[in-house]
Amino acid sequence: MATSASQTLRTPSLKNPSLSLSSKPFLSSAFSVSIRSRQNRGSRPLLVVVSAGLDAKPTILVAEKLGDAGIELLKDFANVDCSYNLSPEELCTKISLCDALIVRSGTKVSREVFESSSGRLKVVGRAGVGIDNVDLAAATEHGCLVVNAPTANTVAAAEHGIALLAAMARNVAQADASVKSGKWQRNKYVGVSLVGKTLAVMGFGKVGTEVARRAKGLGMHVIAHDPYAPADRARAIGVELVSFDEAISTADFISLHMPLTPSTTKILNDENFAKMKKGVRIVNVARGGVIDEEALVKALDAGIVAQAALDVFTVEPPPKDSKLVQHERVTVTPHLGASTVEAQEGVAIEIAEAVVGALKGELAATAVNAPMVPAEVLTELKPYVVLAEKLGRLAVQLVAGGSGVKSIKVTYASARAPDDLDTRLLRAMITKGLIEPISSVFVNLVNADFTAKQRGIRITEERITLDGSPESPLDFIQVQIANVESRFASAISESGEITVEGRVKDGVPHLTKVALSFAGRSISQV
Ligand SMILES: NC(=O)c1ccc[n+]([C@@H]2O[C@H](COP(=O)([O-])OP(=O)(O)OC[C@H]3O[C@@H](n4cnc5c(N)ncnc54)[C@H](O)[C@@H]3O)[C@@H](O)[C@H]2O)c1
Ligand SMILES: O=C(O)[C@H](O)COP(=O)(O)O
Repeated sequence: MATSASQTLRTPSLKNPSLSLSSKPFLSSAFSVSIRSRQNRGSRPLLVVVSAGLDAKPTILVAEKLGDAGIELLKDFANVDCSYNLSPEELCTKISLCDALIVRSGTKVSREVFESSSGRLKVVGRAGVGIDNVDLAAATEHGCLVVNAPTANTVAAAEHGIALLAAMARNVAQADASVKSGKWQRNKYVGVSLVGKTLAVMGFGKVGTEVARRAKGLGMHVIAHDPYAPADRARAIGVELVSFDEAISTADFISLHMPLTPSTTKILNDENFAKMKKGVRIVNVARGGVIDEEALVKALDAGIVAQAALDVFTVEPPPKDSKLVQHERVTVTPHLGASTVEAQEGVAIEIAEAVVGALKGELAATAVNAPMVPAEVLTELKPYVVLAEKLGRLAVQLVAGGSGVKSIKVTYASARAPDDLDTRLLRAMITKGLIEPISSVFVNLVNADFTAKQRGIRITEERITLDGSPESPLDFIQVQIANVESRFASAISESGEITVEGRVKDGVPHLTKVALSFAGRSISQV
């Protein structure tokens, strides 16, 4: 083992970036930004910029209503076709004449859309956060960049959550319908007060934080559950981070703000409704899929849940005869969380800038995928890319709630000279593994550093240069999370360090070390 060098990751400059908008099929759905082959290594940057290659003005199809400011920005750069309410067939016909497409959540951008574009479609812009209506795998395979607008509707979603909370507590929707039908039922619609009640915010991210802040202003006692949120951010606004069970069992009101991921799907189910206080009230402006809707109907009928207010549904629009929608004690809105004039204007500008930038060949900080990695680079790095993501995922799964993940150290041991091995793809994959399981963000080579920085995660990288043959790019990769509590050290109150390490043998990634070290003592080591 020879030298060791350490450096702190800084977000790379996004000026004059080098994003290749290749129309070739992707080898990996995870990352798809072109990387120069090793022969070209000397001429940085590693990300290759190839302009969109558009000879004439590009054409952008806006398939759902977008704020005027965004349309004006688009028109400065491209021909803009605003065609709303297209049938799937009409969309497929039009798309072959378009370089970019902008949608909200109401348009399904299916595999057929990408296939029909015959390689002309280079960017899909989702004017909002969720991209569940875009077939990302198909986009990636067709070399189409997908960008979204993750921040401009945060406040709107939080305000809608608060609107539903208050409307539910005071039966506003039911009473309105009653008066309009000619009745005057003052005793029937006696509500409950918010002041002094406990609100559990489930998911303390962008929207959850804003809801908590507003609920405090209404005099509520606010607790939150988010295994990955930093405790100091919660403390700063007077919110206590608690366990899932404590949150749902002590709350008078529960407001959902976590992303829909495999681990949050139907997280409110029969088992968890049974743990709640009788008479609890639930608000959901996140995603319909986080609630088992059948279980919610049962909990409403059993009186466990007194009321629910829902903006989102597992299937949208929900069936007309949905028992949940028709339930007397349920207030519903048609996915209006982002629908304010201000948010739509902000989203329109955010998405227009991202789409125009991408068409110009600039790196998009809100990209959710990116074009292909050349075969020769990917072939060599492929098992390490898989290893890197798995190490990130494992490390974050070992973290207990409370203190949050802030400081990551990545060590690469290699016999290659530091200049001979660009670790950005690996670092991005570790970041992807760390962040994706705990958020609604899609992390890729383009946005990994940006996303880590935005979440207050500091990543330092260290290179250990080994003696020996530089044939293989790496000997091992080690990921260390400092100052965290581990799920497996519940008897220990101090925070400590979690270390995971892996190697690639015969092209297959292997986990070679898991170590938990607290207050200088090693708690467990594999
Ligand atoms: N109704 C609407 O119109 C509307 C508008 C905007 C956002 N949304 C939805 O709201 C949700 C939150 O959006 P955001 O922008 O705040 O996202 P975000 O990524 O900023 O926050 C999500 C938070 O959830 C946390 N989390 C992850 N897994 C969790 C778990 N198992 N338990 C508790 N917390 C967990 C993450 O740590 C993160 O802090 C998303 O589902 C988004 O799609 C809906
Ligand atoms: O994901 C989002 O941003 C929200 O759910 C809002 O979606 P919309 O802009 O399609 O209403």
